[in-house]
Amino acid sequence: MTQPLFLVGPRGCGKTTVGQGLAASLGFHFVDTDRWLLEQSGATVAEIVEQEGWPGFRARESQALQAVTQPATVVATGGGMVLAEANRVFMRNHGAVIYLQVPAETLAERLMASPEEDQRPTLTGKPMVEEIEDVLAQREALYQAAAHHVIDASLPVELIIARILEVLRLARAS
Ligand SMILES: Nc1ncnc2c1ncn2[C@@H]1O[C@H](COP(=O)(O)OP(=O)(O)O)[C@@H](O)[C@H]1O
Ligand SMILES: O=C(O)C1=C[C@@H](OP(=O)(O)O)[C@@H](O)[C@H](O)C1
Ligand SMILES: [Mg+2]
Repeated sequence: MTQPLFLVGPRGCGKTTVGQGLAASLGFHFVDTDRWLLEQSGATVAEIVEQEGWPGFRARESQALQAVTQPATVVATGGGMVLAEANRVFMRNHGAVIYLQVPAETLAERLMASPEEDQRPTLTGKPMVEEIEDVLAQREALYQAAAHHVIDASLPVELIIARILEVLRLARAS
């Protein structure tokens, strides 16, 4: 199995962290679309949004998705990758899509501990907890629609990786 794996879910669900470990377990390449954009353009998400607005960033992340998609690659997407229907269709057609599902309270704890504001500028201008709730309300159905597999990602990282490997094995066997 060398089809690419796409990790989707909201800010703080663990796409970047789990993606690195998952890639190492599989001997796959790892790429994170936000980090790829930073390397390509030299600009953080906050800088891109300041210069081009969110529509500019969304266009760039859609291009990044297409550019980084290769066999034997784990792709950690940004939390808003699923907003564009074309991105959801592209991921579903090019590999397996895994939604890392985490309750809002856990996302808030993680993001409070590690806000990384350069890469996560405010989406709504609201306080963090309200923003997380609004974003989940807006996107939960989109994460579900994009995903082939939904994984409980409130667990420790090693268990999440083990669970992903298990669902991929089961999917292959069926
Ligand atoms: N399963 C987990 N358990 C505990 N902390 C986690 C877990 N996954 C990620 N984290 C932590 O949460 C923060 C956000 O993780 P990150 O991988 O950057 O999420 P995302 O890429 O989905 O925004 C980081 O500080 C990371 O160490
Ligand atoms: O949810 C979002 O709209 C975003 C999530 C971020 O990535 P992470 O989900 O890796 O934090 C980053 O792409 C950008 O700040 C927008
Ligand atoms: Mg990330």
